[in-house]
Amino acid sequence: MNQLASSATNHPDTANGLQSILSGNSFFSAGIGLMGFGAGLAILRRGVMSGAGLIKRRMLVSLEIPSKEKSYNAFLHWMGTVPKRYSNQLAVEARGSAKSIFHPPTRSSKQPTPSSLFQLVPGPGKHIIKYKKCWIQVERQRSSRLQDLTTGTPWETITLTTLSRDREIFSDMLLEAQKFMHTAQKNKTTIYTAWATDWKPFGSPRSKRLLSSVVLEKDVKDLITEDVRDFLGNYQWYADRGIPYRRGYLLYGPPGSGKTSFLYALAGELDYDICVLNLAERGLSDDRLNHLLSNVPPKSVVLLEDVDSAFQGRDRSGEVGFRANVTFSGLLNAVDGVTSADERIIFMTTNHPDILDPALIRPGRVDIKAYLGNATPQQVHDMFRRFYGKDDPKLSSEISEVVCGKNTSMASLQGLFVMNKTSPEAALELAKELPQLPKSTPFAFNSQKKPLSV
Ligand SMILES: Nc1ncnc2c1ncn2[C@@H]1O[C@H](COP(=O)(O)OP(=O)(O)OP(=O)(O)O)[C@@H](O)[C@H]1O
Repeated sequence: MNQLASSATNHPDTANGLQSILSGNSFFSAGIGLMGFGAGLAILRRGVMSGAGLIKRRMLVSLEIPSKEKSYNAFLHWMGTVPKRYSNQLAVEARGSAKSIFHPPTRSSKQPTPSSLFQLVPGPGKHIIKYKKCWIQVERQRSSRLQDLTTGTPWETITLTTLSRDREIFSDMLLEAQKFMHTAQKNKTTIYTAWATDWKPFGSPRSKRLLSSVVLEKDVKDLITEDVRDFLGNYQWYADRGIPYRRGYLLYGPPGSGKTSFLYALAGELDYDICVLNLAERGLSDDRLNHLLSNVPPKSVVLLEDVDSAFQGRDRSGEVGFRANVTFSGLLNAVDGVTSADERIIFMTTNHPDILDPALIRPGRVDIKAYLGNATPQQVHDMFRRFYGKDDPKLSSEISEVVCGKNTSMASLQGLFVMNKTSPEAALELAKELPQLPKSTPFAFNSQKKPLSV
């Protein structure tokens, strides 16, 4: 460039000629003008952008809710109910999804209506809602790269943006979304299952089961229910005495005696949820087990189903029956060790109390052992009344004589009545065809072999 410039000045005629060409060239001067204009616009745009950014930072406030947050679903569905909402991206949630807790299908509808099968929630994109006189931009973003490895769904984030002066509105919204969720789950029991080291709802929350629908020997049901209530009402008593705030129960007995149903109904009665853990689950390790039992969702009881399936005595069962990497000492520590969390209720169930290691069911790990056996005459009468809505001492005694004589399970008795909904007489005839089962009795946890032992 310098070379070019110097050669021109050495020859004055050339310089003048270049100038006259350029100044007389309208295209060139227009080009220069446009360049200047463009530069000016660019500077102006940069100025506006940085000014807007400054205003945005000073005047607006944002709140991010990642989908891994427990409140994410609640907020998303609550937002779907905000009347003043302006969305043009909606998403459909099938009713069966974990998220459809907020609008359960209406049981009364014979033919499911579209709204009872699906619901519309704000889809990915920007939405504007007006809440308590404040305008809020809600942006739902779905990650295109990262996904939740346990469910395969992409991670999402909801970003709320409003004026700085209205920042308090966020806590009001979250509180209302929380209340909305609790109302939606009011008569529901959420079943959690373990996903990696976290508990996630399995399907949508289920209707509670009435405690009265599980027909047990009266003392068993009442004692356990009252014991759990007493435990839940005495946190301070435990704290004052430095006793770990934990309670363990073992429900044992033959298959189909109501162990799982009773716990499910009891959880509903107490307005608690259930965390189900299968100790024989593939890939379960001591660390995962310890983490899971130390991080139980609030107001939940832990159910270790078929606790005998993972161990037979201290040794692991055969390769076929045992795939987890949980060691026996890992289980003992997780249930009662120094790292295990306070404020926890564990129910264990088994059909084989005889093979359980005494260390696992000693007091402090299992405080009450309850036997739920096959049908007794009292249970047959109670179940008869529940199913047929009447008392018929003669007929229910005849059924009881057959059923109890065959050591029939309560599950089979239920099946008998379900198959003969309108005719107990037919149920009696069918009962005579039931197989003869071996007699089942309470395990000798205590010398008197009582159904309940501590
Ligand atoms: N005592 C009972 N009262 C009412 N229904 C019962 C009772 N016992 C069993 N049932 C019915 O039988 C079915 C199986 O019950 P449940 O799963 O609770 O038995 P379980 O003892 O947990 O069986 P398993 O030991 O095989 O797991 C359920 O449909 C339940 O409604």
